Amino acid sequence: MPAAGARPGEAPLTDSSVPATGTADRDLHRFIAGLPKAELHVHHVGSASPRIVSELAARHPDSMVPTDPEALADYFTFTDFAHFIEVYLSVVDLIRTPEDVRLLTYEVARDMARQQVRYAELTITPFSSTRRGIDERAFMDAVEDARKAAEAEFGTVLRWCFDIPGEAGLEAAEETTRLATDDRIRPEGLVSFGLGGPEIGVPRPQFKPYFDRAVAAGLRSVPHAGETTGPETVWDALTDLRAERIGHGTSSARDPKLLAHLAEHRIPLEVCPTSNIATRAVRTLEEHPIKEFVRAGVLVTVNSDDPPMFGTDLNNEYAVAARLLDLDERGLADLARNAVEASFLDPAGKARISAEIDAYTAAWPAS
Ligand SMILES: Nc1ncnc2c1ncn2[C@@H]1O[C@H](CCC(=O)c2cccc(C(=O)O)c2)[C@@H](O)[C@H]1O
Ligand SMILES: [Zn+2]
Repeated sequence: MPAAGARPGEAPLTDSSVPATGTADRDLHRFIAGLPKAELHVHHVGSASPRIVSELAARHPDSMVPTDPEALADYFTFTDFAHFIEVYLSVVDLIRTPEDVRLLTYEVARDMARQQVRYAELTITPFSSTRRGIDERAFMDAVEDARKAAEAEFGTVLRWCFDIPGEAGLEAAEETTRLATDDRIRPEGLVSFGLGGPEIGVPRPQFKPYFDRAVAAGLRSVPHAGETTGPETVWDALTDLRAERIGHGTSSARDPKLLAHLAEHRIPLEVCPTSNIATRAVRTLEEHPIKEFVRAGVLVTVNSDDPPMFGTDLNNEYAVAARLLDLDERGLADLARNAVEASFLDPAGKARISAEIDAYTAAWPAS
């Protein structure tokens, strides 16, 4: 039976690998569901729920994406990372008009608000839309319009990370950098600059000039690194791309010097446990290195990446982290505070969400 809050065809809101039968488990899940949270690593298109995907697929019937939410579960089962990107791009192909962009963004915010996500840095790949013919100004207006509506109506504050789809090459890097740094085009909500897609065969150092320009324009650097390649990619992200946080960073666990560096310089990792299993970057949750990161003193944040594609959501990722790190309510509240600390919110915004977390935790168990 779907957990409370899940709609037909949508991912359950509980960690299906943990039998939530005991009172303690149920209480922990209830605590997570109400905990005010921030999310730092979640993709725009990758957040399209089955309901949104089927609505878009019905609008564009020539697409190969199933319209039936039930069939999507099979469609979203991946053999490896390359297969994941292939399926991801078929969903990207459904976003064809500014109205599609606005619908997606607004509905993603609604799903976040349901999980008590107060703040999210959403990774958007504008190149994918502009190269498909969506007018760049209409694209920016659509995301900004959705951002303002989401804040006013749901109370969820959204900020953007524009990422380069690495596999699409330097043309994509140039276009993404232009859109992110041109004052006449860049949207008000933009705070950071990223790099996604496959890492194998896509060396990070080639993107240095683009990250230099983005940083010079005041954007924060948050590339994916060490998701599907070794710790040397994380070092490249730190030295060449001036990374202030690392997307995934999973393979950092293989390099004790790197772990010590991340801990000493307070460079947070955006850990996405279920994603790593779904893309086969890590074999099993039990083998996930999140515990080693914490043991090494690294600032760990927990995130959902592409939640409906991976049959998860942020609440579920907190439940997974609670199991892997043996966390109680206090530990989970600390995890939520980590995300606030590692975010690019201003000090007042950080203080506001931290105070909410404190108040919620102090009042627990709610009557
Ligand atoms: N776990 C992940 N790890 C890494 N990235 C992830 C993850 N999840 C989602 N992404 C997204 O996938 C995009 C990749 C898209 C891409 O490579 C591409 C290549 C060629 C053409 C086009 C196009 O649009 O025409 C796009 C990335 O930019 C990133 O935002
Ligand atoms: Zn990602």
